[in-house]
Amino acid sequence: MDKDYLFVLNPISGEGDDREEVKEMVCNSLYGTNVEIWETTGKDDVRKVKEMLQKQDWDGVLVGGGDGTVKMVVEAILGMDLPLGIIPLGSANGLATGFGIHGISDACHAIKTGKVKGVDLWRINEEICIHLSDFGFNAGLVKKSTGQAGRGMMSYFKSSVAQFTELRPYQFEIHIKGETFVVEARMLVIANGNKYGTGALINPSGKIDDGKFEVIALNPEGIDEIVSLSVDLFKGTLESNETVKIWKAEKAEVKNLDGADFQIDGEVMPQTESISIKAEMNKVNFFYLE
Ligand SMILES: Nc1ncnc2c1ncn2[C@@H]1O[C@H](COP(=O)(O)OP(=O)(O)OP(=O)(O)O)[C@@H](O)[C@H]1O
Repeated sequence: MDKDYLFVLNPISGEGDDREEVKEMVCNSLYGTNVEIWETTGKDDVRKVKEMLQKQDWDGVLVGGGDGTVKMVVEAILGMDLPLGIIPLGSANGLATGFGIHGISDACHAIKTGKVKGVDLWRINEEICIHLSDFGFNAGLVKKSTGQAGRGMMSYFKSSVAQFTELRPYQFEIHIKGETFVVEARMLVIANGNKYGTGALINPSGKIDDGKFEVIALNPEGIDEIVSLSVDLFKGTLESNETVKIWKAEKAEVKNLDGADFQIDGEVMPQTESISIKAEMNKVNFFYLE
């Protein structure tokens, strides 16, 4: 029997891959399935996707975009038993990378193979977090590159040069398992996934389906510590770095005492004084490649 997939496509995300080519590639690769394409508008898209989903019975949803688009679609399908296939069209595509998907053909292959992985979702205040959120350095970087005229990795690169000159520590108060810690960190990460789209292994022991997340405080000082931390990030040996502290938890609260920037799954959040992180009852099934 033919399957019916709703393909939610962000027309502007990432490096600007030609969307007509993308549509053709996806429809050709998934020949024999019905793919209905709907383009995001950037406004009120969660409600619009929900409406599309109620129009008929679907067998799954495909998302063409970056992590922000995936997050938007996850909010729309919460509570529905629909598998989700990521077609990576963002700048960094951290989520897709975590599912072994490095391009459009990988994505179509994963969808055709039909293997899915159930992923824990986390509620951070009112927002859903699927993969990674952070305060400080990286959030400032996302904020700067979002403000740039262009999109994509080049815009990240230009912003990272500017962001390094502003690298500074922030104080955070962390409540975890009945204990309170005040830490200084240049970056504080709340991690469900383990890898940024750039390849940096921020959470080597993190699993997306173990009912737990990690809070990771990174505080390198001076060029030597930054270089040694970068090496550990790419080798996946962060746990042994002296400038890093890691907690594993099922719920936590964090107070952002110095007003550091904050982002969730690549989306910059408004000024955030404190967050509470807890499990969202739903899981979402993503198509993946082994
Ligand atoms: N038609 C549209 N016009 C303008 N903005 C849009 C449109 N559709 C979606 N958006 C915006 O796109 C953003 C999501 O982009 P997404 O995060 O998926 O890609 P990216 O930022 O290019 O990649 P990455 O997250 O990998 O850096 C949201 O802020 C959303 O409001």
